[in-house]
Amino acid sequence: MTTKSIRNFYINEEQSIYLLSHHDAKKHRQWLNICKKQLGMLGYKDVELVGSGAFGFVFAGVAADGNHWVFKFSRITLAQSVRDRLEDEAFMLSQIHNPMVPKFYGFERIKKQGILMMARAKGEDLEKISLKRGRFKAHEVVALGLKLRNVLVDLREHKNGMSPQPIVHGDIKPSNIVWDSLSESFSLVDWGSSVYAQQDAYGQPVASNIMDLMSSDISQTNARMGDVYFIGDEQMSGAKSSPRFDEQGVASTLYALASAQSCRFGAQVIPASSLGLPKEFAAVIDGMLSKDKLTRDKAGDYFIRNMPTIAKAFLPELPELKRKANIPFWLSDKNEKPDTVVYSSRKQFLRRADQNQQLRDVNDAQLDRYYKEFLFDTGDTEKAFLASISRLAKYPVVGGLSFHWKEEQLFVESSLILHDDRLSRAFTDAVNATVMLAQGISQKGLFKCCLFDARQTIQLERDATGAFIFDKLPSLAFDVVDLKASEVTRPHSYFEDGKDPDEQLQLPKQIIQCVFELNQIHHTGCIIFESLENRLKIHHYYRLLDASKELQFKTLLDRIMQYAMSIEDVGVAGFMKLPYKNTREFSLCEKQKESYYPRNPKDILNSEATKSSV
Ligand SMILES: Nc1ncnc2c1ncn2[C@@H]1O[C@H](COP(=O)(O)OP(=O)(O)OP(=O)(O)O)[C@@H](O)[C@H]1O
Repeated sequence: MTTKSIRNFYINEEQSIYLLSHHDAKKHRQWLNICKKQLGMLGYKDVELVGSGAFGFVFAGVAADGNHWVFKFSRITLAQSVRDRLEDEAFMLSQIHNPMVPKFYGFERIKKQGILMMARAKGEDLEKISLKRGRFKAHEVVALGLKLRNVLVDLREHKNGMSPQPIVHGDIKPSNIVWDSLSESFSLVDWGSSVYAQQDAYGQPVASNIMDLMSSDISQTNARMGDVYFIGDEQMSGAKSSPRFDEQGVASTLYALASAQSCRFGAQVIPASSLGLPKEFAAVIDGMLSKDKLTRDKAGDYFIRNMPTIAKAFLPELPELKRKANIPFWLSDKNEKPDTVVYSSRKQFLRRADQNQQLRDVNDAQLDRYYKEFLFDTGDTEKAFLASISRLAKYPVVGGLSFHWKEEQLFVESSLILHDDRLSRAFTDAVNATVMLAQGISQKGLFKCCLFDARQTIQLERDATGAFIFDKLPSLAFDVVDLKASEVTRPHSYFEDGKDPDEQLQLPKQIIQCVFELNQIHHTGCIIFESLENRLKIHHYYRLLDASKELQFKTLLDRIMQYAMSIEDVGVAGFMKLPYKNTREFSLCEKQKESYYPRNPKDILNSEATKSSV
């Protein structure tokens, strides 16, 4: 590779591309195309973007000899010290020779841009698979448990010559495991948090040679932060690196896949013992996710020692009970899938859940910036609940949700439209996990979120005087579904919830008046005005439920757009309308009840066979 040929490999911060300004979106697309083109010019065929994470973008291509390569680029927007980690990642990857780890091919640094080259792991990562399939079945989780246990053993037994030199991956989670369903094998990718362990599993120092002991400051941790949604308490609190870190990543991964969540934090409310897993296996996972270190370590030892036996159990696939979503959702047959983004009242929610009162004196701008850090101080169940809302937004879905915790009850109002019926089962699991987690929150309060299609977001730039630039005023789109009058019950009002303290934007009075008039027409939807110094974004989705009012509805939406042109203030304001008839009531539930894989699966299979032969 020559310096010149890959000079332009610069990729900016990720968001939904549809929410970037026109200029930034264009630049982002250009960069992606340049990357693809340059890799093409270097002789790689079928170049495609295969993944992106917090630290980089990952492309794949086929070399002239037919081998599949992967190119990982660090994000240029990150601090240099963070970007330098790609070189450390390259070093660690080059040290590992294991069939379950992609082969290292090389590292290049072109100006500030590092590029790590390695073999492409076959298949798809387990987070993507989990989003498509929903809860993994008992035999799948157990089989994966054994494979991951074997990787942990390999990493612990790594040697430098004759000396033990255990390796910590440091970021084991579903999206870092690429699974090939044909060969039922996987690869562990993303070695960016990997280090040589300083301690063994029992806290004894590891020093592969005397030089290590002399050169490194052994009182300091060399550990790296992994994904805060999956790492265990020791790694989070900056303890010395140990193989225990990866035990925690494995337990979190198995738990997340079994429960259709994207983090480990739900385990108090939805324990592994409630997920239909074999009893012994569930107890090990719950033990490994315990808050008590001794219990965790004991369960970890048990996992390493007994997983080969546990995995020998006969776990045939059982006939599935038809899953029902705890809150309803509708399927849309529209071809175009939304690029879903969620907007929620999470700041206020976090403030309430802030048990240590550390957020009290923090203003909103800081809260945004340090959002991740603040999450550390929030209760586990609240974290899991927020993560489950983000998981919903990974589906092509639009709609809104409102959770209201009252004395002994949880009330959920919803309007959700899923745009891909193949994802119904998985989405049902995700929705049910969200409801169960909400049932586990005892604090009184309200949480609202809207899920909208970023593709429909209207963006208008301001000129130097602050006036909006456009040739023709864009209009707010809406769907029309005619519901029978008998199905229309008391409409939910936009204003019932009062003013949201996180929404600072003062809207022109006329907009409020239009929204008030809209409220008289039967519909669901949301509209969020996000006013920045140089542009205005209007996120929205609307579903008119009374076709006879189409003209009136459209006129009101057009008027909203006209009045929006007089917005001068900066901030966010929004309204959401949900159909009142869908309010569901749930009792609070601290911990879901036990449910295990049956001891005698054959009995169930036989009784099913008898039923079907009758
Ligand atoms: N060698 C590989 N073969 C196939 N796919 C890969 C490979 N490396 C990475 N990927 C894909 O790219 C995605 C992002 O890669 P990676 O996790 O290394 O990036 P990252 O920026 O460090 O992510 P994170 O934010 O999760 O730490 C992975 O989830 C996986 O889907």
